[in-house]
Amino acid sequence: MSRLDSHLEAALERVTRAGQRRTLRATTLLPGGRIERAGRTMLDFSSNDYLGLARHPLLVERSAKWAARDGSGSGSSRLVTGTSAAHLALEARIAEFKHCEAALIFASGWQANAAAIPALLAAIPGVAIFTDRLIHASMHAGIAMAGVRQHRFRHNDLGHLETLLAEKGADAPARLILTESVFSMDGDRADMVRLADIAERHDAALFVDEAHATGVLGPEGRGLSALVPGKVDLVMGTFSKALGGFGAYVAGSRVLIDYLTNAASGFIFTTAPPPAVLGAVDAALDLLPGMDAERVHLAALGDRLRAGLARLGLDHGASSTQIVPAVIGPENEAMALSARLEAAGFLASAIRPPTVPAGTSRLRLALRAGHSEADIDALLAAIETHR
Ligand SMILES: Cc1ncc(COP(=O)(O)O)c(C=O)c1O
Repeated sequence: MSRLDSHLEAALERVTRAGQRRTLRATTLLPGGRIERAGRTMLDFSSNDYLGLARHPLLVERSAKWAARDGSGSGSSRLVTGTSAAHLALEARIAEFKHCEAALIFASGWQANAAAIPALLAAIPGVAIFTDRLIHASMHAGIAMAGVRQHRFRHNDLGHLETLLAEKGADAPARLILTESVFSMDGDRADMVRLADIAERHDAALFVDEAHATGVLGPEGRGLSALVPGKVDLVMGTFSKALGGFGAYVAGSRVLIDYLTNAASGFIFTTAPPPAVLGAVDAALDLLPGMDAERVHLAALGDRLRAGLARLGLDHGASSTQIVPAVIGPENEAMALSARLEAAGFLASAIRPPTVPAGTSRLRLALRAGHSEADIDALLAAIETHR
């Protein structure tokens, strides 16, 4: 027993008493919108492999090929010896994909936000920051590291953002707005055109997390920032969701990327992503432009699921993407429904506080291109039976 254990057991006991104790369960992603857990194949409505790329032969093959060619590890951090020609080539590809001057690869989306945000804030003393109430935990981590107070606007309420910019931002030396283009737990979108206009009128910089839009939305899957070319100052996105791999990017101006290379702790003091990871991303970038059929299919599945949930009298909020919440309300009811669905062969994870606001516990239903219309109908029938 370690000297820490008695403290940790007490802390865990508090988590257990709050009904929030979690455990890890071995699960394998399968093609065709399926997943395997405890020897059972189930329909998967919980993972973020939206385009089915995590099991795509081209990604698996290139990942293996680059590992065989360049090794399993990168040897060091990027600024020491860890930068390979493949890193630089991939960053150039990502910059082109996002129509930005430059891009930088990070080890994960969490790390990109937690590293880029405090670096940015350190460069602009006194900057006033404005955040959507529902931004991801990794952005909060970055802001907390910087110790900067945030002005939070009501979710997707851009009128409220404008009011706050006028009230709290006018006298600041600079303003920065942070939001997501697709919200991870609600599947709704930020109005990028209006956001860009507000940023311009208030002389505010714009930071947009495209974790759930990259690959799925916008022309050729370039994300929703592609709808306002040149208007987003920093675009962040992940390779871990629709791109079927691992890691993340930040894209923007050449100066931004040079600055982050020199100032972002979570970039500087960590080992460079290894060849296998880079190979998978490279293959995904080859495939994305040709995946309009999958994107259209996902959109149609989303419409079908939302219409079905509405028929069942379940609120799906403002979802308009491949992420569809079925809001249940009380935490225990959402948990119990999720468990009954799992027993019936449907993996539909319940999301509860603190991840979502109290009283809005939900099934977060994530669609995959491998799902068929019949899969959606089967899920809806199961929800109707088991709720
Ligand atoms: C909006 C958002 N940003 C960032 C992340 C973190 O990305 P990653 O899973 O690559 O660390 C996530 C994933 O959970 C997310 O939903």
